[in-house]
Formats: sequence, C-alpha cells, structure tokens
Amino acid sequence: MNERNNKSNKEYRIEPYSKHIIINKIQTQTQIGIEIYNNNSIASSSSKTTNNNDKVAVQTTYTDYTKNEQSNTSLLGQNNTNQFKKCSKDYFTPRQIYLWVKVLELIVHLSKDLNEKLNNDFISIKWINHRDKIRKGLISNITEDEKILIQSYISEIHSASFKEISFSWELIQAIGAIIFRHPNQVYHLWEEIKDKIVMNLDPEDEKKNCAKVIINKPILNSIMMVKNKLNELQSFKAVDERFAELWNSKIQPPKHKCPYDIMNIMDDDMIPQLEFIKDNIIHPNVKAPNLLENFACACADNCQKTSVCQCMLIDNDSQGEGFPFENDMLSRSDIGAIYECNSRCNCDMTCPNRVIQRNKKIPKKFQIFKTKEKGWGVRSLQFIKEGEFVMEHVGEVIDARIASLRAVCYDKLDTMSYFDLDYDFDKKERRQVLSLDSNYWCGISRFLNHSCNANLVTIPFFVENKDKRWQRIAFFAQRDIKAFSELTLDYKIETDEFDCYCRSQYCRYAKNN
Ligand SMILES: C[S@@+](CC[C@H](N)C(=O)[O-])C[C@H]1O[C@@H](n2cnc3c(N)ncnc32)[C@H](O)[C@@H]1O
Repeated sequence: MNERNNKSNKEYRIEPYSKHIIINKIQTQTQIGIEIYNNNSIASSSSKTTNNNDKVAVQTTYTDYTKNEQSNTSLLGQNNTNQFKKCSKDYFTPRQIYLWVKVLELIVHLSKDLNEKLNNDFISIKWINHRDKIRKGLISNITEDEKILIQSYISEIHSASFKEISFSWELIQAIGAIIFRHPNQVYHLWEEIKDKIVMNLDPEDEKKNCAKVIINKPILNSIMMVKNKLNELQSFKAVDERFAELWNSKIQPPKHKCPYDIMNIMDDDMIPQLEFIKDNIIHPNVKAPNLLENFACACADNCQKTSVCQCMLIDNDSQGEGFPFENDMLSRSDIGAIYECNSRCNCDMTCPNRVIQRNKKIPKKFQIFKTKEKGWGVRSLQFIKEGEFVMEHVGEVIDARIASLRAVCYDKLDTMSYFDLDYDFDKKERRQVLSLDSNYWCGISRFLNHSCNANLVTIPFFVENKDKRWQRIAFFAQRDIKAFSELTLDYKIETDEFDCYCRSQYCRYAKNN
C-alpha cells in the first residue's frame, strides 16, 4: 500500500511566512512525521514504528530543488544497510544536524499522536559510526555552559559503557542553539569531531556500520504550548533561511577574527559575531558580471592625459571632465561615479586613475567603539585629509529576492545593514538592483553611524567592469578628520521617523532626544 496516499495530510501554515514555508503533518498507520517546505527545498522527518513498539526510527531528509535534482540527504535512522554505506562521515554537516534538530523539534512539539505512541518517551535513531577517537577541548569562543554541554555530549559518545547513547532533550536543544548562534565555531568543531567519533558497537551493529542513539523527549501535549512553539518557530525559520545559507559550501567558512581594535567603556557588550572580508563576496544565486562587456584604455603615457584616456570618457555625465583625483585626493565631491583603470588597461598601478585600488592596500588605523547613544561606531585613530580615500564598503552581493527574504529575519533580530547599489537606476528598474548585505560578511564600514553633518561622502566606483548593477562603494573624507574622531555617513534616510542621535546642529531628524 502506498503510504503517502494513505496519509492524513494537515497543512499548518505559519503566518506571516506562508509564501515561504508550509508545514505538513504526515500521518499513516506506520509512519508519522512532518514536512517543511518552501519554494526551494523540502525538509522532512518521519518516524516508523518498529517491532519494538516503544522505539521509532526517525528518518530525516533534506532535498534541495534548486539543484534540479532530488539530492536526498537522508541523515539518521536509516534501517537500510546500503543507505548507511552511502553515508560518509562528511554527510553530517552542521547544517544538516541543525536541520535535523529543528525537524525533530517540530515532530516532538507538533505530533501529539507520536507522543502518545511513544509511551517510553524515547525516539531511537541511528548514528553513523566513526572509528577514531574523540578528543576533548576543541571548543573555542563558546560559553562555559555550552562548552560543558558539548563536552558531555562528546564524552557520552565516547563512553565505552553505552551501546545506546542517551541525549537529553535539553542537550539537543543546546547543540541546536550553539549551531544557530555560532555556526562557524561549530563548523570547525564538527570538522574536528567528525573524524574522531568512536562508538562501541555490538557485532550486529558493527556489520551495519551504525550505532544507536536515544533521545529523551519531554512530552508536550498542551495545544497552548504547541502554539507558542509555532510562534517561536516563525522567527527561528526566518533565521534558519539565513543561517542555512551560511552553510552553503560554495562560500568558505571564514578564517579571520575581527582585525580591528575594539573599545567599549560603556558596557559589557561584545561586537556581534561577524566575518570580516576585504572584498565583496557574491551570493551563489546572483550571476557574476560579464567582464567581456568591458572597458579599458590604451594610453601609452600611463594615463597622463585625461582628455584621451578612454576610462575617463566612459560616462562623462557621472564623472565630469577629467580625472576626479589630484595627487591621489578626490578633487570633486559632486561626482556621480568613478571609473578607475583596470587590469586590461595599458597603464600600471602608478596610474593617476587608480587611487582606490592603490589606497585600499594601505591599511588605516580604525577602531570600533561603543558610542553613548548609537550602538557601535567607527573612529579613525589617525588624521585623514580632505579628499582621502577612507574605505570601501563591502559585504555580500545579494539580489532583491534574497534581500526581502532576509529582511524579515533582520527585522526580527533588530539589525539591518543593507546598502542598495541603486545609483543610476530609475524606479522601474528597482527589481534589478543588487544590495550589499553586511549583516554578516562585512568590513568595518558596517559600523559607520549616520550624521546629518557627516565627514564621509559615498561615491560609487567601477574597476573591472562597467555594468551599473555591479557598482562598488567607496567612502572619501569630505573634510579634514582629526585623529580619534568618529567617522560618519549621511544615510539619507527618507523617513522622519528616524530617531537621530547625531547631535549635530544641522540634525534633520532630531526630536526630543
Ligand atoms: C549600519 S548600523 C551602524 C552600526 C550600529 N551602530 C551598530 O551598533 O551595529 C546602523 C544602525 O546604527 C544606529 N545608528 C546609526 N546612526 C545613528 C544615529 N545618528 N542616531 C541613532 N542611531 C544611529 C541605528 O540603530 C541604525 O539602524
């Protein structure tokens, strides 16, 4: 009998994300579970009763339709030996575990019938066997409590006395929370652990290349609790979308810590968990620019004559007449965009039209500091001259669709750092506009605050291509900036609801503050 035809299929729509996620409860005579799906993917987890009625094998799968194939990444609970053989130790990425934890959480919270079936309060799942040893103390940047929890998790797996390992629900939740909050730390941790997990198996299990893990599960029957959980999951799911993307293997896990000086004499806050990058990275769904449609100059004199350099003639409306630079300083702040010479040009790096490229390589002394009223900010620890290139604003290049998906999540987290690359776009073209998302991958510019009397000016610029969607963003000093001054931008916010604390005499938004 086809179980899927037999299922009673109730749809739970989670508002306000109904466009993105649908949760289906799967219920058949032998199977009970849950499917979560959106336009791109489906995560499903179902449990099957076995001969031993108080234990249920849980099978969790994740299928990504964007790959045009049903890449079935079954995780745990496969009874089929061949399926197990297919699973390599690399199979368990933190993202998969996270998904699994979440899906499992959903099952436990939503599936009343499952709770009733499982009188013993156990869900039994299978765990992949790894033969090497677990090493302890691999955890960095994780709180002490989390460290203890993870270590107990490791030692439980390590313990020779367990054939069936018991994970408390709290532990599972803690692991989920850690993965959620510290994806990169856990990524490295997992990379280390996965090679070192050992299990003591009985010969039968060993033949199947698996061991048993048992998860303790609290019973939550109250409808009220389920409702609360759903509410909680609304925000979780929004966050999941973002963090799921962080696990995208096309984007390498970051290797660097914050490379800037940090000062906080206001409170005990730490800067958020961010990854600092020097150049923009591109979201895998965004098609990279076509560099063939490009510009280059053929100047034989290293671009000494601005009237002939083709890079200067590209967009006279934006650039104005002549190079916008004098002695490496921006000479006109009303400029629309800068088209610097690039790798296909005839000139070398000393060319007067390569100011941003040259100066990007000379590190400036900046500090991230906690301001009194605006959260974190950036100050320069050195004098900056009017017209000097200060920094490039970098982040992840995303399209409008991803931007609106993530906006939901950022709103909830009360963080939003998008920079629309919309210079020279009219309203009709809005959908084509790309944005720089610096909520996670970012440069120090992510901490620049607004001032109605800003000392930095924003100028779009182009180097390797002239496709206006692929503009980059440079900040230049629009007046001399003394050492230890805060660096500020004019956000040009179009609502008067902004509660501005710039404290400038020209403040356009200040109310009663
Ligand atoms: C790009 S972030 C700047 C870094 C931010 N201060 C932080 O701690 O992450 C923009 C946010 O900073 C705060 N902010 C920036 N300029 C401000 C100002 N002049 N007055 C009040 N809040 C400001 C607002 O919360 C704004 O949404």
